[in-house]
Amino acid sequence: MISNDNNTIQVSAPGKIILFGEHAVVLEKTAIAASLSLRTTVTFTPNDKNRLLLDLPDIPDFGIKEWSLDDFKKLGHFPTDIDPLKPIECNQDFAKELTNFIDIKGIHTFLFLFCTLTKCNKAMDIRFSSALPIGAGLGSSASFCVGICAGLLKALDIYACGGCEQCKSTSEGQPCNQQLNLINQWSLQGEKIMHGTPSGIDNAVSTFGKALTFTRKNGYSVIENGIPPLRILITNTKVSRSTKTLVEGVINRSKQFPTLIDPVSNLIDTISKQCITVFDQYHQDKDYDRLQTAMDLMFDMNQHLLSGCYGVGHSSIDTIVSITKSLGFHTKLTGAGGGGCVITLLKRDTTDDQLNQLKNKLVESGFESWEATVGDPGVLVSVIPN
Ligand SMILES: Nc1ncnc2c1ncn2[C@@H]1O[C@H](COP(=O)(O)OP(=O)(O)O)[C@@H](O)[C@H]1O
Ligand SMILES: C[C@@](O)(CCOP(=O)(O)O)CC(=O)O
Ligand SMILES: [Mg+2]
Repeated sequence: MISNDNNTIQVSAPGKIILFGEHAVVLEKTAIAASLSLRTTVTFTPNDKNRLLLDLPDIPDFGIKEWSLDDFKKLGHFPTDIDPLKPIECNQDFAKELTNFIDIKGIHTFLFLFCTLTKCNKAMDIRFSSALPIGAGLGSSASFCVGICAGLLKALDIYACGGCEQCKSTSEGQPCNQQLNLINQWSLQGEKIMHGTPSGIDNAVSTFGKALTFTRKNGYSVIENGIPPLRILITNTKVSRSTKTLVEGVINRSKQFPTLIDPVSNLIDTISKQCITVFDQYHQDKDYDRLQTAMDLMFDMNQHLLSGCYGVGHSSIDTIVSITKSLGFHTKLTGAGGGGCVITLLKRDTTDDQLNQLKNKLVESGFESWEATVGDPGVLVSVIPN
């Protein structure tokens, strides 16, 4: 089998929007997500210096850092006995050692995955570049984790399938389903360091792409006919926030007030399931007006439940909801909320002038927006000839 020992590997993984069910999905309910055309790209280039070079241009003040691989191997809880084909959570003692090593949350995630999958036996220059806004609800953390896992497994020729033609290909393409499942499960372990208690929807949609329904119990299910041709505008509030903190807040509220919050979560679950029904109806009758009416209502309902009941709204989100509503559009937050990004349902016949009027009103309030393309392929892997 051709080894990738001396090859440069390139990976790209998409971000996502959650149409319905964010946070509720952490509480075992149904959510619907779709991949975005905005992606994180990672290159893995072998070096002969026994060093790890990490280039993170999207993280302010990080730039490029280098370490000797021996620096990691001498950590007391360095993972030597983990089978890369059997994903497991980061050992808490190792996580603490990584925190002491460098106190940047995302770097712990990277170093956990790098040390666990490579055992620090492969010196590499690893460079990231993302088209996604970081920390804005579009799944940048998941695309970060999926990119790391897919690239390292390929660079080390670790294949859940044993190395099928599809996975050994050098041209850009998706790994086989067995390998995608391995990438997805390792990425979830990375997300656990990021978020604490991720549902797994973000890494699933970044791995498999397209559009999917998700529950923690049953995992993902690709929406076979895909999402109807909805037009979605993404607006970034540019308000930074912590997904981990927001997720913890909803979990604590649901534990403290179960009789109040459980019905809310059940209603969001109903909204997600009704969305699938509405999609199926559209694929049958192509009645776009009925689709639009139902989606507009569900957007409003989910937004108000997230903001008023889960407490993950923000004044900047309320401002965008109000601006878009004044022009006849419906908006909800996507991802963890508390700032970050929101999604607005355009009409099928929204003209360029109407769209520009909407965008200008948002710009006047300090927000940038762009029309999303959803349903992109999941993680893509290729070998760059040296
Ligand atoms: N391209 C990247 N380079 C470095 N770190 C990244 C990148 N993308 C995401 N991250 C990590 O993920 C964190 C954001 O994750 P999160 O709070 O879940 O927001 P999001 O909604 O974007 O997933 C960042 O603080 C950083 O640690
Ligand atoms: C809030 C949540 O449902 C989605 C988090 O999305 P993001 O990390 O803000 O892009 C958490 C989860 O499902 O893990
Ligand atoms: Mg995230």
